[in-house]
Amino acid sequence: MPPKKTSYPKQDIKVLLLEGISPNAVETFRAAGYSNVVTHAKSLPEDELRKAIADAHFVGIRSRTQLSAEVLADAKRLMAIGCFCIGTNQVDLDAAELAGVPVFNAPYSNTRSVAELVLAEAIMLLRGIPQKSAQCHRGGWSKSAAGSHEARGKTLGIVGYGHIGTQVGVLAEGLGMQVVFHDIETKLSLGNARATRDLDELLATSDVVTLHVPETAATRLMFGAPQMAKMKPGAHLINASRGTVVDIDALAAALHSGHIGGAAVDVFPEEPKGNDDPLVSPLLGIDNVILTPHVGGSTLEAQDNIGIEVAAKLVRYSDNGSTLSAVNFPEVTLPEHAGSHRLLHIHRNVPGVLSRVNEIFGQRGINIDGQFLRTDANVGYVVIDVSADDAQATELRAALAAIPGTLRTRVLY
Ligand SMILES: NC(=O)C1=CN([C@@H]2O[C@H](COP(=O)(O)OP(=O)(O)OC[C@H]3O[C@@H](n4cnc5c(N)ncnc54)[C@H](O)[C@@H]3O)[C@@H](O)[C@H]2O)C=CC1
Ligand SMILES: O=C(O)CCC(=O)C(=O)O
Repeated sequence: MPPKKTSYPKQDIKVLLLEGISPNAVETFRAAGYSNVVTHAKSLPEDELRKAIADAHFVGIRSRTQLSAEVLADAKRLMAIGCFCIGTNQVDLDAAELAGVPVFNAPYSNTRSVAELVLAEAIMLLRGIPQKSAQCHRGGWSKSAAGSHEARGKTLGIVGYGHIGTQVGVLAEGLGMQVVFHDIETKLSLGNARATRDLDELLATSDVVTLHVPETAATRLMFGAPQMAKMKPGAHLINASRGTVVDIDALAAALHSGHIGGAAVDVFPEEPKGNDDPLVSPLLGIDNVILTPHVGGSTLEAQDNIGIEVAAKLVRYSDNGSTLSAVNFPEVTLPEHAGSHRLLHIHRNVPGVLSRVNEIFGQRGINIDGQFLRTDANVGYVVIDVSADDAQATELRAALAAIPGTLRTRVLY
């Protein structure tokens, strides 16, 4: 099939992919006709990011690149953002929405990878392997069963029972662990997992506590000295969620005091920008801590799938206008359009805009073949299919762009 005609030549649409996003993403763009794909293995320092994003139509990032309102203000041509990961906290989602820019992510593709790592870490911590390994590295030998336990029969407490938390629970039950969980939402228990009355009950009963909440205002520093004090003496803590969720100084203190028996930490309040930068953390050098460089979701399987998943969402938005599964934007699922032109109009959600949109077609006697509208508190997204010729479509777009409150317009084909 010949590539679909878009209003803007596909080869001129610049796709900027940062942070070593899988080559599968590049393949997906190229297969869809988007040949202008620029890749970087790392995140860019802010000044370079601002330059690189200035003429980009699509940008793909992972967890390191901060797309703040200020950075987005420089990205005048940006049509959509792809987070090639789950977390979207690194993007100012409201600023993106008010610039008419939907943000897409990959909500599932790396969840199994995180769950497997967490289960492995729970076993390692219960056996005291991190400190035994550290001693061996120093030429020591402490062959002893003291403080070393089977996972079977122990209690795993999961805070945040979502896509990752539930999989951790299922895997842990396979090992014979008891699973309890705490979530702010009512959740269906999988297997024999049991919701605790509250976080305190989970902390008081768990041998290993693992955190799987998103970064939000409510989860920021939700795990501090008071929560650690409520954990069973010698219990272990795993954090593969976000570095801001745990008070890292309080964790270091609880490890030094011995109240927490061991920890596995994959995410940090301040993470190095790239592989050449050093990790700075109060946890460095503590033997009973497993430190990993934010690799919970970094398996080839996960990254390959994420590359395809997010690139396909960006291509679909570019080709067809669909915003299904966007995290910050009214979601519109659109049929393929066989007629002549599809016009997109993104506007502030204020009264009267839709009637102004429709007036434009009525005044010109142009029949609307199909219209799709979704709004949220900030923004309205209306897609209009019309049988018009190229000149009419160009004129219609200009008329739509002149409506007060318009954030962005496009003609697809
Ligand atoms: N280390 C890594 O490489 C990775 C880290 N992540 C992090 O893991 C997080 C969780 O991922 P998913 O399980 O896929 O997300 P999810 O959205 O499926 O689940 C999160 C759960 O946390 C619950 N929750 C939210 N606030 C809470 C609170 N204050 N107390 C208790 N529960 C709360 C939610 O109701 C939801 O059930 C992501 O947001 C991301 O930040 C995700 C993938 C890879
Ligand atoms: O792999 C990454 O870059 C980030 C993984 C992560 O934290 C996420 O998916 O939210």
